[in-house]
Amino acid sequence: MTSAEADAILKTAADNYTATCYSGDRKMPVMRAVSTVARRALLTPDCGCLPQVIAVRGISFSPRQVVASDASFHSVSFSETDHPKVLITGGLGQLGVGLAKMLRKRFGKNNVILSDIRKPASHVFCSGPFIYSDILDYKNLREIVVNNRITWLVHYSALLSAVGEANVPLAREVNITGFHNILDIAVEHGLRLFVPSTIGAFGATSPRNPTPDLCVQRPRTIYGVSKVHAELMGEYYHHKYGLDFRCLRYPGIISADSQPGGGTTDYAVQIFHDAVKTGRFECNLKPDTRLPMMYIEDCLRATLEVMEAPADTLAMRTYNISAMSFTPEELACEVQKQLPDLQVTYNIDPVRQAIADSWPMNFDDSNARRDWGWKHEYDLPELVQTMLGSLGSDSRVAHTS
Ligand SMILES: NC(=O)c1ccc[n+]([C@@H]2O[C@H](COP(=O)([O-])OP(=O)(O)OC[C@H]3O[C@@H](n4cnc5c(N)ncnc54)[C@H](O)[C@@H]3O)[C@@H](O)[C@H]2O)c1
Ligand SMILES: C[C@@H](O)[C@H](N)C(=O)O
Repeated sequence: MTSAEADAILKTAADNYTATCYSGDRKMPVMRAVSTVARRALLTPDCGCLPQVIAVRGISFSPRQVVASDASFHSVSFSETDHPKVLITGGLGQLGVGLAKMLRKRFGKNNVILSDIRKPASHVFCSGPFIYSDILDYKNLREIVVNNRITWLVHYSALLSAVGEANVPLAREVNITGFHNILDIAVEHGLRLFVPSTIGAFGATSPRNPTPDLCVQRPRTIYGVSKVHAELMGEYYHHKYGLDFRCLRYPGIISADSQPGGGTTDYAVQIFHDAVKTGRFECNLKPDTRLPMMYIEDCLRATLEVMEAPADTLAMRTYNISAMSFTPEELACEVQKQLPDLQVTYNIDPVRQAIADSWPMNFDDSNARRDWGWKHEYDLPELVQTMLGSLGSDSRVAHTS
């Protein structure tokens, strides 16, 4: 039997099986499809005799093989195309637009689709493909993945730490139920899945200075709990079904042209805007609260690097990444080197302060550095110079009062 004939037989069988499984609204991700074992069996005559006839439903397979064969029926495998076809969920937040810009430079404008439930600004809408996608709508997600032949999924949708505490039911829905949809879609269609985790996945009982990759994780926010859940489910699906799950624990991310979405580390972005606009900044964390932070360019580059890393270099599937660590007081001092008139006051938000007090102070990212060559480029002085440069020295006001 030729390879094409074997594929045709298996495709028909898989289509029939898929039709049965998908007759309802809900999906049965790992039940359907034909394994590569079956394909090999059709192509390889047993003891030189006729090929075995295999009843597809009766095939015994490992879900790992299901994922591989499933991918070849439903999505573009990497051998078929030069570039991945990327979908970014929650793409209109602080990080998604910057990631899309970087990935489009590398893979081509039309190979990267931004999605969100919000309305994009016109410059974002005009800069490349944008599509509405609510991660709570499984069928909509599946349609997007199938119609656009998606091969990489970057899952950015989430409610962050502070907004999550303000609306726990919604955070649970988006961060956990929504993530389950993402997981199922990724397994069904053989996608490479990137999910960011966070310093918030650790808690007060974790070692805080430094925090290694593997240690006690008992966060006390719904955000942290949902991220530990995502780390564990992604790794479990990787080991059980062969899902190509990749996860980085980001520190607090600092960016000039996108606003943070309601986290505990937001102060470190706001200080730059207020310093430039008004020369005054009121900080909602105590002056000596030390947290790991990173400039957005390092964060997005790390994301691309881990997505492109050969699978055999990834001894783990969830890595800490780190760049710098500072307190509000240290950040203010560095900004004041450029803007000496900046006035900083403190008005502590007890919710954010309690969260920050339970998070890592320094992050140990030695595994990422060893396994796939992670290296940050921005420390505190470069961060401050770059942020103030981006926000425009011309727009700085003289602050004398
Ligand atoms: N920004 C950081 O400092 C930081 C640090 C660590 C980890 N992360 C993680 O990186 C990811 C992106 O972070 P961000 O800062 O861009 O977040 P953000 O809060 O700025 O953006 C999240 C986006 O998710 C969207 N969203 C909410 N509900 C949705 C739904 N039902 N369907 C689809 N989209 C929905 C929102 O509209 C929003 O645009 C998140 O998973 C976050 O946990 C961010
Ligand atoms: C640290 C990160 O996950 C996010 N910026 C937050 O503060 O919630």
